Amino acid sequence: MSFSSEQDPQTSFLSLPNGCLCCSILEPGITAIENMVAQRPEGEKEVDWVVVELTGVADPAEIAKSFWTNEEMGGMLRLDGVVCVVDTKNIIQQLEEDEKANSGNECARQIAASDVILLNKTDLVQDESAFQQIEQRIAEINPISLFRRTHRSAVDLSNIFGIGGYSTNESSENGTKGKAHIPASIQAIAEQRTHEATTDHAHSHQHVDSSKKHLNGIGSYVFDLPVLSKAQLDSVETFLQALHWKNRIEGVQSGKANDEQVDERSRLVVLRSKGLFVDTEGDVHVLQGVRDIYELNKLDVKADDLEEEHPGSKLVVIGRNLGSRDVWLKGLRMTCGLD
Ligand SMILES: Nc1nc2c(ncn2[C@@H]2O[C@H](COP(=O)(O)OP(=O)(O)OP(=O)(O)O)[C@@H](O)[C@H]2O)c(=O)[nH]1
Repeated sequence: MSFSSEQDPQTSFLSLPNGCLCCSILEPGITAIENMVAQRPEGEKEVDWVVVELTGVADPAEIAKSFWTNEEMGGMLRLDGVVCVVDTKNIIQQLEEDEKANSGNECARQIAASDVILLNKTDLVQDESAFQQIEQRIAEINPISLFRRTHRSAVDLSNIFGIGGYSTNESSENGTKGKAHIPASIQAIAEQRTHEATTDHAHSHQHVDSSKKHLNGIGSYVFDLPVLSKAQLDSVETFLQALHWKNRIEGVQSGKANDEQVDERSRLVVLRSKGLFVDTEGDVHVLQGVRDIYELNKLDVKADDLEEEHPGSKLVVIGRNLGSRDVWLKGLRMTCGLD
């Protein structure tokens, strides 16, 4: 059944038998979406979730940022996360074509901004090794999103709702094993394997030299940091401020990222950041960042509550023109006094 909004007759709603209410809007801005919720037909129930389907060329990071900012200003909607449906069979070719065309890299940007990635059309990729190759390529762009393989996008709704992709303050909730409830998206940061450790006290890990891929395109780095003193944690915050607010790598003069002469297209851009920092008191601080905004908050849980056995600190950065990993390592070491 379809309805027109009383306030705005241009806005029409379609009520589906499964309880969903659909509405098409031209600009998926936060105000338009809040208006849409407010204008829903009389008698419609409270709204549990709003799902916004963006066009194929939209930049979800920008839109996620506007939602997140609005939430901080007391908006009525809370940003849960970004879900990306990938045509698994064609994704590698699409990424390569985008790179060759030197286009806006929409495909990579959408993967970069996602908290959950549905690898759809599994029926068209039968070979497990092909799957793994595709997953690895996607993980090079975004190592922290949760992957789900799907056929016709069928997925348990708990995998796409309540994912806490932007959560930094999940309160503890004792489960049966006495462990606190930590959203999967935060746990995923703890479980990240680095490509290379920032300290000599390293971990066994898969070494992926992705520095070449990062020179021009969109890519990511995962950094392992040790348990941090309060002073080092403050320094990490200084590093994060420079990174998000000025697109600079603190602690180093050199490197493409810090070169003011570099043209706009080649400059460092942070698309998404996540982190988990454990301090010497056993407290856990979670970082969520998108573009030029970030939030760093202490969780209500202690490091021992994380499923990972020896949780150190982790920083994950996804962006464009990240440049050399060595420059990042040097900057982090200098800023945090890790040498
Ligand atoms: N083989 C196969 N085909 C699928 C699967 N899921 C979707 N399709 C087909 O893929 C085509 C595109 O599906 P859509 O759901 O319209 O994809 P979309 O990207 O949302 O399309 P637009 O919104 O129009 O951009 C349709 O012909 C679907 O039937 C799948 O798991 N396997």
